[in-house]
Amino acid sequence: MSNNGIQIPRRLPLLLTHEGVLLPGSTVRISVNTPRNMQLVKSRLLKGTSLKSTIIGVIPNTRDPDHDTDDLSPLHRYGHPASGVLLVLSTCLFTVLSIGTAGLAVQVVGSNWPKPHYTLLITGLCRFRVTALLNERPFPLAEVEQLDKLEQFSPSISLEETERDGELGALSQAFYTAALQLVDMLDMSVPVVAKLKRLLDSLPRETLPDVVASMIRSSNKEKLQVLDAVGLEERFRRALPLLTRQIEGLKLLQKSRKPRPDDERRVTERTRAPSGRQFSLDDEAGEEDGNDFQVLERKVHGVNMPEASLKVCLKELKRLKKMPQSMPDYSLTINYLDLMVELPWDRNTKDRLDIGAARVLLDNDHYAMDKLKRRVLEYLAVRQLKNTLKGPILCFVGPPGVGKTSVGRSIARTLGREFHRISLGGVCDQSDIRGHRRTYVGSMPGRIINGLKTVGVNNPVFLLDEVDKLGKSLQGDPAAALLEVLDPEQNHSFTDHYLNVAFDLSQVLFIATANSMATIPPALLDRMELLHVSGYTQEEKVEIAKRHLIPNQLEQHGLTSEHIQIPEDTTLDVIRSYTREAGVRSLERKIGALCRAVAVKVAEGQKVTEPKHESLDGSAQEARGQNTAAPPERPIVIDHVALKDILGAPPFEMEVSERLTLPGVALGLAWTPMGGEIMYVEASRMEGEGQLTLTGQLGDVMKESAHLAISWLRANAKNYQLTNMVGGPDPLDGTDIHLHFPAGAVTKDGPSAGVTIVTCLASLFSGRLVRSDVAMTGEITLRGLVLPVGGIKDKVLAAHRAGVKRVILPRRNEKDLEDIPANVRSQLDLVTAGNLEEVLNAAFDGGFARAAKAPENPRVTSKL
Ligand SMILES: Nc1ncnc2c1ncn2[C@@H]1O[C@H](COP(=O)(O)OP(=O)(O)OP(=O)(O)O)[C@@H](O)[C@H]1O
Repeated sequence: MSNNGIQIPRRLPLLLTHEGVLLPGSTVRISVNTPRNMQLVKSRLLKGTSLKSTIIGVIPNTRDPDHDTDDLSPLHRYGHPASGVLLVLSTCLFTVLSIGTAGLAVQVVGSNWPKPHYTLLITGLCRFRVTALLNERPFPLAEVEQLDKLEQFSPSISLEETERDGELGALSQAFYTAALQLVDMLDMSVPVVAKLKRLLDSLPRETLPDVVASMIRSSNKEKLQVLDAVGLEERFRRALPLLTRQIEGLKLLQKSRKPRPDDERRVTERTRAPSGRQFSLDDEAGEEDGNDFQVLERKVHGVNMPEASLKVCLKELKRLKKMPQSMPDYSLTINYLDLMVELPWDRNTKDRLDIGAARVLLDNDHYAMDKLKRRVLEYLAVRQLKNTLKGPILCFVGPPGVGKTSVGRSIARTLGREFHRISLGGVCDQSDIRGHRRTYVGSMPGRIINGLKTVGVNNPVFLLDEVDKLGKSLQGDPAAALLEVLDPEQNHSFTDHYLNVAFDLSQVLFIATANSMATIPPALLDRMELLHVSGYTQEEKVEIAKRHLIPNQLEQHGLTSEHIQIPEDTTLDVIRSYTREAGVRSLERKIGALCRAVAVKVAEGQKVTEPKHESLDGSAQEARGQNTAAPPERPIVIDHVALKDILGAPPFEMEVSERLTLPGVALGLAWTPMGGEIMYVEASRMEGEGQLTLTGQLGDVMKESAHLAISWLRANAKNYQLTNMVGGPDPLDGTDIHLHFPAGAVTKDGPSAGVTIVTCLASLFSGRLVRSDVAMTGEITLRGLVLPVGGIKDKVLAAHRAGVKRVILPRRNEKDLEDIPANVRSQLDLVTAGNLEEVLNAAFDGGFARAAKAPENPRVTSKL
């Protein structure tokens, strides 16, 4: 490379860098982050348009005085003239002549994240000496003298000079020969080596010391010595030993290693790095990050990953080797490789497949849930017989707090596998599942890969919690990403965007949970086997509390049964009056509240009795004085009074019958993702023009049910002797009707309130009271038929919880009654109805319709 024709400006802005030494003829990447250097880049390189404005002076190994409070670097102590610049800048006196390299900024790359930062690519042109410092701020500006004279670089002159000066000629010849020898030892197929060989042939010999010293392994101090050598002879003298040492080192390396085909290439590739990091030809000890590389490299080779992944890792390792540390990509690549070596490509746990033990474990962990446990055992049994079972993915659907998540955990324990829960509620970005591409800032792998990294084995149990609450957004549909994860035919080559190589998920056991299947995307639903878990009966809840919740809570609060006792009827009281839920979560919380209250008492008692080491006897009480609390008698039994003291007044005491004291009120049953619920329907009428007003946040289907109900009643008004307010035959004549569904803030929809609306309106128009202990559900048709509805078990359990005695259900739902626990069935009068007449007969005391005149058994079916 010749700078023939380029005369550097007399005034040069100075870039002070400690990132390496720029020698004429070499190219270095320098990161810019000190204030002075930033200023220089902004006002000279980014604004200037002429070629001259891109020439700057690079003074090596000098730190920004603003930030430099350390001792001078060793180089300064060795007395390198560059120290003069430091002195100059801090004292504003210019006394020392410093040598630097004038360089051409060929590229400026900037980023603002995480903080403003530039990287310069600078090609060294020639040496200069600072003759006067003109400015210190905003960046140093100096008057300079060009040292490498232009004519010195002309090949013809250099030839003459070589001939003239025998010693210089000999030196340059020796240097040239050594450089050739070095190139011969390297792999010519590597582009940088080929380029070096070309340069050796084409460059004037005078430039060789600089060019070669910048490419071979040499410390900054050695490079500075070459830079300081203004005289050509001196420069050859200083550079030659470096070159010889390099050759010797390479020889030694080749001898000491088993010859491997990629050896030379690997070694050589480091020479390619034209950056501030100055990689060397010798890759043995001594380099700052050498160890990191080697550790990472060893790890990559040590992990038994598929060939494709290994290839990617090796490629990334290569990239890393030639990357300057200051590049943002550097740490990203390190993170990526770290993840790759940490992933459990071949680590797994051995399955414990013992159905007997599994049954015991599942029974011990969970009370009831027989259907679910049976299916899980079947699943495990098949797995025992055929280890490579593909699918199905089990999905537990049911109200909150019924133990779906904890069954998942039990399955993992039964199998002896690791357990990992991935909560999908509210996830609306598909990169949450699949990760971000590495090109994005802040990219990371998705939850599946992260989960695998966390558990450290490739066959864990993954619980995909709340699949029904997946969202959708502009960032894509996470459900679509899950399709691939859950499909046994595809998931052996699941590709996370961040990883960008396939990972085999076929050994992972996926279990999903959901509160409602209505909102699970259909394609996802298709891949899963649904197992419904409905709410518990009161008796089951009492058992669960006794066997699991109370012991768990006692343990969590540091109590034992010596401290507290919660009798069964108290538990029942809590269930009836303090909770209204399908699951047992708030029951667990209430028991927790009881435990906390007792813990306070126990702790108080302990504190007082501690000094005397006596607990409950009378003498201790005397010794405590008057202000201290009396120690609790143990165990503290939580009776009804204590319960009220601790939990306050029961929130659910209102009896159903209290609400049904006026005509025009009926009790319906609704299904929500939280389980079954009772639902009141209220109606009133007033003078008007036959308008129907509906309130209570109703959906379209429910509004239509209301219209159906009114039409049917109007059509049958004569049969049932329904009248308007003044006794006319059309109930709507001169009358406005208002139907309201309390809990007005909750949106309601669905056809199953049809029968309830009819009953409520029949009560309003007839002026008769609906039985106070009856609840109902069923869809209606215009002709008065009652159609089946869903969620029967949950609805019946809700009615039972609310103290209802009779439940009216569609006849075609009879088959669902089998699911209802026997004790609930025996306590309820379950009436099935095929048409509305049967419903009304069952809902009113003494029957409805013509039966008002001649009372019949309400359950006798109509002849209609
Ligand atoms: N049959 C049961 N036997 C013993 N404990 C139970 C049973 N059912 C629920 N539990 C307990 O109830 C608590 C709540 O259960 P869990 O968190 O598994 O509910 P969930 O159905 O997953 O709810 P969500 O849908 O809100 O996630 C847990 O502490 C669990 O141990």
